[in-house]
Amino acid sequence: MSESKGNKFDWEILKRILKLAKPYKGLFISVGILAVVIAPISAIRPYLINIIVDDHIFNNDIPGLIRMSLIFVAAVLAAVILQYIFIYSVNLLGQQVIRDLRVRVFNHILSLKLRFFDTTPIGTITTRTINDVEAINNVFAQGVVTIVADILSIFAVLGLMFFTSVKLTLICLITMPLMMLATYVFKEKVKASYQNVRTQISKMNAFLNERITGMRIVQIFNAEKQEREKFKKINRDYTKANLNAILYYAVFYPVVEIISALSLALLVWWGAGGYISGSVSFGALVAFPMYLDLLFRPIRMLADKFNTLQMGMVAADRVFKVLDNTDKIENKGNIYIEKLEGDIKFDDVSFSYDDENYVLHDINFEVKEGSTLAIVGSTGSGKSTIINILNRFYEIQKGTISINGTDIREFNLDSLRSRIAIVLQDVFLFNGNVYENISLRNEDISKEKIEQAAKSIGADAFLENLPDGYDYKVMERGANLSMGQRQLISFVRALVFDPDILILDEATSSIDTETEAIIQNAIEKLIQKRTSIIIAHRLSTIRNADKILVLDKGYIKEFGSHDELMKIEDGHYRNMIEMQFVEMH
Ligand SMILES: Nc1ncnc2c1ncn2[C@@H]1O[C@H](COP(=O)(O)OP(=O)(O)OP(=O)(O)O)[C@@H](O)[C@H]1O
Repeated sequence: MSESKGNKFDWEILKRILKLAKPYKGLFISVGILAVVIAPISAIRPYLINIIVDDHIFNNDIPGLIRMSLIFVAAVLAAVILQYIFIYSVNLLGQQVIRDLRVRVFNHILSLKLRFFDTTPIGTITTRTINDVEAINNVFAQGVVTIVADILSIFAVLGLMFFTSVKLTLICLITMPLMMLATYVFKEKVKASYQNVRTQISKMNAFLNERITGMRIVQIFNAEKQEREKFKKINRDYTKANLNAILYYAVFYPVVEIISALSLALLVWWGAGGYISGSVSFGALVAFPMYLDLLFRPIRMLADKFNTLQMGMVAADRVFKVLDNTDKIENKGNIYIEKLEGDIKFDDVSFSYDDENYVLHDINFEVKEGSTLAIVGSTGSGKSTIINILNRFYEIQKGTISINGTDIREFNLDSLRSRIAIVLQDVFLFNGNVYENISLRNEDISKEKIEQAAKSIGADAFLENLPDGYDYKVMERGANLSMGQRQLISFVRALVFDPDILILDEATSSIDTETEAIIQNAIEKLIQKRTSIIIAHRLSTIRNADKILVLDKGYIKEFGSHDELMKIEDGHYRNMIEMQFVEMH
């Protein structure tokens, strides 16, 4: 895709933006027609004044004066009404286009591989979907159509000026090169300073985003003072960037005033002479300052509008890059399943997150249907990675993972994922009540079903004890719930979907013994009669598992039942258990 950087005007991007308006072709054409119609209507006022003065006031023609005045009022009214319709329609067009675009971007983001999210900061993704898309609105609202409208109106005014008096028009145009030069310089300067403003805004956003998310750490380590200083500096830079941009406006507008005044002075000087010598009518002399204003105003605005257009195009370029990112998980499988039965098998599976550094090597193991596998291993050994690839969050580079003899790539992705539930250690809860957090707003899941599921794992009493029971409003990330409550909610969430395979990343954080017992009991209920894979930390969970997979640096070290593995002299598992759980023998 082409770049829209520097001063180059990128027609390809503009074409692509305009294509977004295709579903609103009718509106787009109407707006274009309006722009063409408004130009002469706005330009006609000085012309009418010219006629009123020369033909009616000078000739004492009162009926004619009234008639022309009415036409004048009608022209003003028509211009005002058409302007209103134009501004509204052009914004309606822009808003509709970006409404569709936001949905498209969000849908696209939903389908991208998790790798995209590993490598793109949250702030950037939010900016793409909200701010950048909003900037594209300006391409329509202040960009293309209004620029065309302004240019048309400049031509309409110039046409009438030449028609009225060629000499006076040429006088007015003497300052034009100066005006154009000032406008060009201003446009370039403002563009650079706005780019700087945007950079500073995104710096400030990123800083705030990170500090608010990590507020706990900031406060735990008493880092407030340093953070305050850093923020002050970022804030100072931001203010400086803004003032810099304003400075150009502060210089530009007086410069334009001077050029306009110069034009006016030339006009009066030359026009008065012309009037005395009889080559210029008095009406023209009255009308020309008005023409001058109508001519200079759009020129003055063009610089700003052109910048807005270019900024919209830069934003569009970024949004299009997200849309052009086709790094999606392939969903070519066409096996749709009601139930995922059979054994899970890993055959010579090797995997790397970045296609270079392998984090799993030649993994072979099998989980029998209905049995429980516990995965153990030191931190970074690849335990979470195994569950990430079973659900096809990431694609494996070598080997095959199969369920009941079928390669998981042959299943339809949604169908596969709907039969596997994953309960992560770090439970993510959304803003909403407990019911909504469990059903994830899936309307097929009734409140009764949720309550039943909670009961079946013994979480009901715990959840009913919340201030509003299941209607309790959970805050973002579950901030107003305890660890234990969050975990229980995530268990119920997994259970209501009645998965065939359950994957559980057992939490390591210690909770009070009473909650611990409830959770332990809930886990036992969850994995009953289900094929389960648990990244296990509790000794009881590990011992109760049918098989244990011991991982180390991405390699399988041992595989077997607790008793089998304990028999291995100086075995990896045995050492680990003896070191971690001294109390066990
Ligand atoms: N999204 C990712 N992108 C790149 N590398 C990753 C990603 N997630 C994990 N890794 C790397 O893969 C390796 C295995 O990580 P994994 O999370 O599977 O370990 P783990 O055994 O689950 O560790 P822990 O017990 O600490 O959760 C680590 O070296 C880690 O740095």
